[in-house]
Amino acid sequence: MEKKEDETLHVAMFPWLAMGHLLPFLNISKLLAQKGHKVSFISTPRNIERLPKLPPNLSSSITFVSLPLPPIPNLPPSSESSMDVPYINQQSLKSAFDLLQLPVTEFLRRSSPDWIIYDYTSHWLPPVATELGIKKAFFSLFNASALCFMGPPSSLIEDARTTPDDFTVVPPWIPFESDVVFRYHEVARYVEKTEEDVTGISDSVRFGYSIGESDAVFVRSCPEFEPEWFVLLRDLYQKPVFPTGFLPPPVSEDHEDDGDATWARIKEWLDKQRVNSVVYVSLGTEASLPREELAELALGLEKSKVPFLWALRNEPTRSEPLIPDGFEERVGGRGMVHVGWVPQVKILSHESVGGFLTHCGWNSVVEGLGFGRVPIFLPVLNEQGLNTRLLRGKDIGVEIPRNERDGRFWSDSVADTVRLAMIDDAGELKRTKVKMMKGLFGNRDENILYVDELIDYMKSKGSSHVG
Ligand SMILES: O=c1ccn([C@@H]2O[C@H](COP(=O)(O)OP(=O)(O)O[C@H]3O[C@H](CO)[C@@H](O)[C@H](O)[C@H]3O)[C@@H](O)[C@H]2O)c(=O)[nH]1
Repeated sequence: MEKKEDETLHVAMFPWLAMGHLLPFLNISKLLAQKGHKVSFISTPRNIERLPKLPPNLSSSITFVSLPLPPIPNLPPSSESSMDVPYINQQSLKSAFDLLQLPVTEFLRRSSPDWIIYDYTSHWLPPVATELGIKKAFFSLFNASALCFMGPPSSLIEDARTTPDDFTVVPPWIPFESDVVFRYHEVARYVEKTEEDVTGISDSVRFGYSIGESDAVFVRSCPEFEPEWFVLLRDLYQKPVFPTGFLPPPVSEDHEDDGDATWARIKEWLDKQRVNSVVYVSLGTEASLPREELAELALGLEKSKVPFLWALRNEPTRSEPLIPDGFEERVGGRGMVHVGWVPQVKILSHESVGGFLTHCGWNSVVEGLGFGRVPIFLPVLNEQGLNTRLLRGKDIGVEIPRNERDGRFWSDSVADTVRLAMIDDAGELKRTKVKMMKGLFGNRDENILYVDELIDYMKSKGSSHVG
C-alpha cells in the first residue's frame, strides 16, 4: 500500500540503551518530525530523562513511550544505560533489555505505527513487527565498512570467528584490498574479560537477526565517503540499504541547555584560549583505560604543552577517577579536567578547539569532523579500531602508536602525536585535509537530502497493516 505524498507516517523508534544510540535515534526522530511525521520514541524512564529537551515546535510530534526496565539480579535498579554498567557486565543490561519484548509488543499492537526503526540488540523484534504488519528497518550506528567487516547475516549468526586473531585479518567476503581490520589488543582485552553471555545470545547473533530479518537497513554514513563499502553492503545483505547521511547534530539542541553550569564553566575557560589551540579529550560513554594507561595519557597531555580540555567519565565501578596525583596542579591553567557529562557538541563547535583526542566512537568522529577538528585516535573497544583504520586509510587524523599485542602506549607518543596534530609543521597537510571534511560531515542541508530519500522510501512501502 503506497502512502500518498501528503500522508504522514507514524514511526516507532527503539534504540539500544546507550547514549551513543539514543542520541542519534533522537536526532533522526527530530528530522522526521520536522517533515511533519509522527514519532513514538520508546525507551526507559531514566534514559528519556537524560535526553535533551525537545524544541517546542516538535514536542507535539514526538511522543516518548516510557517503559520501565524490568529488574533482574546483578543489575542495580538505576542502571538503565550502557554507561551505568561496566563494559564487562553489559550482557546483564541486555538480559533486562530482552524483557522489554512484551511491553514493546503491547505498545506496537496498541498504536500500530507504519514503521519501526530499531537497533542491533532487539534481534527479537522483526518477527513481532511482521506479525503485527509493521514495516521494520534496522538502523546501524556503525558505518558501512564496519558492517561489511562484520559480514552478511548468515556469518553473523554462525558467529564463526572466535579468537582475537580471527578479527585481525580481512574476511573472505571482502573482495578488494582493505586494511579495515582490528589490531590484536582491540579484541583480545575485551573478549577475554567480558562476562559469560548471560542472555545466551552473542552480539554477533543479535546483529545477524536484526539485519537479516529487517525490511531495510539504514546506515549512518554516505556513499560519497564509503563508496565501495556501500556497494558491497548491498551485495552482502541482498536488501535495500539506505544511507542516512551523517545526521550532524544541531549545536543549540545538545544535551545540556544554555543555562547549564557545566557549560558556563567550560565556555569561560575556552573563551580565554586561542583559536584552534585546544585539544578536546574524551573517550565516550563506554570505554575506560586501565590505571597505567590513564596515567600515560595524562602525562602525555602534560608533556605536549598543548592546552587541553579533558572530559573524564564517571565510571560505574569507581568512586573517583584515576587522575594521577598532583596532575591538575602541575598543568595549571593550561588544562581543564571535567569529571562527568559535558555538552560535547557545544565544546566541539567552540572556535578554540582545534583537535579531538577520541576513542573513535562513530558519533564522536562525525561530530568532530563536522566541525573540522583534527582527530587524534585512541581506539579502545567495539568497532572503534575499524573506524580508525577506515579514517587513517583516507589520511584523516593521526593515531597514537600502541603495542600491537597488549595495547600499551607511552606518554611520549601521546605528546608527539598531539603536537603533530595540533602544532607541528609536519601536521599542516593533515589539518588542511580535515578542514576539507567539514562540509561532508557537518553540512546539515546536504545531509538531510539522505533523510528525504529515506522518508520517500518508507512512504512508498507505506503500511502493511493487516488489521
Ligand atoms: O560527556 C559526554 C559524553 C558523550 N556525549 C555524547 O554521547 C555520544 C557518544 O557517542 P560515541 O562517541 O559514539 O561514543 P560511545 O557512546 O562510547 O560509543 C558507542 O556507540 C558508538 C555508536 O554505535 C560506537 O561507535 C562506539 O564504538 C560505542 O562504544 C556523542 O554523541 C557525544 O557527543 C556527550 O554529549 N557528553
